[in-house]
Amino acid sequence: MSTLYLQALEWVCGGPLELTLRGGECVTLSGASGSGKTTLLRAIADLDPPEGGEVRLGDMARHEIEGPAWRRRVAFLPAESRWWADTVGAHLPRPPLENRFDRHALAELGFDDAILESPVPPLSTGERQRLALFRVLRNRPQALLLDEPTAGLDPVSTGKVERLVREYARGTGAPVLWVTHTAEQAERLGARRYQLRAGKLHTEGGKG
Ligand SMILES: Nc1ncnc2c1ncn2[C@@H]1O[C@H](COP(=O)(O)OP(=O)(O)OP(=O)(O)O)[C@@H](O)[C@H]1O
Repeated sequence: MSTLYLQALEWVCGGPLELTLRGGECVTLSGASGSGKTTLLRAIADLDPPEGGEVRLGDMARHEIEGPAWRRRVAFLPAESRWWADTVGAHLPRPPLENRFDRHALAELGFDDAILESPVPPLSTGERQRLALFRVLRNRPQALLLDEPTAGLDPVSTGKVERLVREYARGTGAPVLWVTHTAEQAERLGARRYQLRAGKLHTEGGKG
């Protein structure tokens, strides 16, 4: 169980921000297009270094370890996933599905084992999106930064993604920062809600 701390964090779109995400909790982030949600997640993941302040995971500060090692712990799922190898399975770092959670996660996301042999190009956007989440969860990150992970998914697939992420967060104690545009989704996730406006976080209704 790890707590994620944003401390006086400044990034290209604003700040300084203070936010604490407790282990296992889900916090949603909304805001107008261009308000800085993606760039904030990228700053937390150290993909674009913050302009000031600090991010900590438990007692570890972001600057204390190399970027790739930080991102194995604090995983960023972009709105558009990247695929570079021929098949789905070729993107997975260890033998596919040796682990019970992995099998469960794949099934929860609506796939069977055969998907691992599938070439990537014919996959739909929604299939790639769900498989990108599977790839991220297989690395067992200690915190999750999800950039509109259900944008464009149908309600059934959206429900599957929400259930799996909630289960992962509760099971592992990973905090989740989830960019969404819908209050209903935040409600279903039982999340604390924030809106990003003019580079600052504003509490929204619900569990605020
Ligand atoms: N490296 C950068 N340097 C300066 N400005 C940037 C950089 N990267 C993105 N921006 C700008 O920051 C603004 C916010 O971008 P960001 O992608 O974070 O918005 P967003 O809130 O995620 O929007 P959307 O909801 O449309 O995805 C945009 O105007 C973008 O052009």
